[in-house]
Amino acid sequence: MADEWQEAYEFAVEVARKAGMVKIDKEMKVLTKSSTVDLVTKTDERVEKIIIEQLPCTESTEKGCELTDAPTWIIDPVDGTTNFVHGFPFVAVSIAFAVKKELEFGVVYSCLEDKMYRARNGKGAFCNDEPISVSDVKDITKSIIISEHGTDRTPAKVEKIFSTMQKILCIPVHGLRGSGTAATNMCLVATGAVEAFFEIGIHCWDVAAGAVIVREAGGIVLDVSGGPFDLMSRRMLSANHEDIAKRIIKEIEVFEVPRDDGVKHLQQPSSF
Ligand SMILES: Nc1ncnc2c1ncn2[C@@H]1O[C@H](CO)[C@@H](O)[C@H]1OP(=O)(O)O
Ligand SMILES: [Mg+2]
Repeated sequence: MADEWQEAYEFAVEVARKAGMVKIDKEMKVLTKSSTVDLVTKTDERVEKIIIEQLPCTESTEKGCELTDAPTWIIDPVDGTTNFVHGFPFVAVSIAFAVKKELEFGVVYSCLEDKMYRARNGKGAFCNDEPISVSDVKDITKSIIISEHGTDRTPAKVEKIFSTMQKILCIPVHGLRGSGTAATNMCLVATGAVEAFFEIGIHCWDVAAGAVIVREAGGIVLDVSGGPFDLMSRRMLSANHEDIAKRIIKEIEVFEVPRDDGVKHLQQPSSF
């Protein structure tokens, strides 16, 4: 078949745009997920319902995140829920599609900026229909790096996160940033606004679409150890260039998080 998934790709763009319209919820009710700082709103649930109803599926599973060979939608209806609750203006809809466990395309709609990012394997990455590409900076001292604080407030983990950030800041780099949405952070790598984004604790739905967008924009997506990216591992480093990635990896203090697929102990290979 010539272009088997093109229609699904175009459809995902339309669904993301439609879902992004549901951004002001007058009766916004804030609920919590894993802890008091891990937020979810009625809007998350409503947008999820809109997306699932429109996509040509199938079935939605509550069983967790096992990735099979079947064509699979990987959706985050509101990425940046904490931002959304506080009115901090970065909120995205993230829709990815995988076939045989390989990501085929990704769509990230940064709704408050009205920026539609999309990419399909081998077909380039775009923002509002303009081609995008990563930065050509290879010198870390001329870079901006993104990381996030996550939702775990265990002091030992927070210490590692801040220690990593301190070491990277003092390399030195031009700046450290964070938009509060992993999907948008990856698009910032893809457009060349920053050189890299890494985080431990993200979920597969936060980064699946962004991974295709970064790769198609000429960047790389890796495990935080430098090994191959594993969508279910909850660890991700995206960068414009291997030199930047290698330098950051030297400083990352890794901590354990349970995988999205519940698999217990998978060795994280390092290639750098
Ligand atoms: N437990 C976790 N630790 C770190 N980041 C998480 C996380 N759970 C979700 N994230 C995502 O990481 C970014 C901020 O750290 C957001 O994209 C957030 O997605 P969310 O807004 O959909 O929850
Ligand atoms: Mg998310």
